[in-house]
Amino acid sequence: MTIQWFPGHMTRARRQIEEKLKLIDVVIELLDARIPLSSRNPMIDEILQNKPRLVLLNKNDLADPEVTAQWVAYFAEQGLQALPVDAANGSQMKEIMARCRELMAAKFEAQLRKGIKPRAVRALIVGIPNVGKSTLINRLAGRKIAATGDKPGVTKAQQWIKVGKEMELLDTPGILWPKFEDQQVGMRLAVTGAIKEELLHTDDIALFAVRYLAQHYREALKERYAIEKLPDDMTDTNAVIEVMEAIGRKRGALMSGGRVDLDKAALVILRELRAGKMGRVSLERPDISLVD
Ligand SMILES: Nc1nc2c(ncn2[C@@H]2O[C@H](COP(=O)(O)OP(=O)(O)OP(=O)(O)O)[C@@H](O)[C@H]2O)c(=O)[nH]1
Repeated sequence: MTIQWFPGHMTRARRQIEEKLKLIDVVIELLDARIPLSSRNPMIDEILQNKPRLVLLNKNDLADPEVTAQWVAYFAEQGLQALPVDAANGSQMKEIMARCRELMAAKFEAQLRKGIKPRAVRALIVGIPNVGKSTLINRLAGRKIAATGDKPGVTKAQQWIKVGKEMELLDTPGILWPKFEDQQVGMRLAVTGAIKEELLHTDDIALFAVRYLAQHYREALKERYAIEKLPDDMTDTNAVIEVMEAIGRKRGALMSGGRVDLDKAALVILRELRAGKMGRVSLERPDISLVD
């Protein structure tokens, strides 16, 4: 699934999107609602220039609704409309179409005044790998167009897909690189599964996740693993490891001598978190994301 991004790839990805921008009216920027900044391309404003843009906070079914509301406000402050969606479930497709149309309303009205009948809004979806681009394209199209899952960057001739009467979508999304320049961002991307675990150590990723959960979703963590008391100070790595060991014991992640297999425990924790078993969890908050 994961593309190894090198400067050449980034330049090519950027050029491909810039070429597509010439064909379209509106960009749909797809972000992961659990980590809107970490799942964002660092050069996005520069790449998209001033194209009208709708931000979709995808996988909202897995994100904390309160935090997502804060993110919507955060983007609004920057003059961007952000809509929380669940592309896999597909219930908000009409809303997405309406928002794209709205972004073009002024232009279309001006055209109407000149007697030009507005045509369908042409849109392009962009986002980092695994954020749900293909899923969204298929949902908007109402049929299977793009291959979803672990095949990024498969190039083929692009085509317009009709989305209702008033919208057309490019069938190949723009794939952008994430922001992996700092370790916290890398960890968040790894926790959500946006980058491959092997790029970092699984136990480090789980350690990061458990520490975050203990800080922000304490009760959910205790309840999920029937932990009676969590250490107060989770900045101490040993304390986090003890919690991971307790979880490992609960889930039978043991080595032959009966000791906890931390790697296995780490995988269990990540799998359950990604599947939403810990409830709806956001791993980044607008108020603290830049310092935490
Ligand atoms: N829970 C949840 N999962 C989603 C949602 N949207 C997509 N997914 C899942 O996320 C994974 C990646 O989705 P894709 O549509 O393949 O993502 P992509 O951005 O096209 O990925 P690349 O092809 O790697 O660029 C799949 O397992 C989807 O089922 C959503 O709204 N909620």
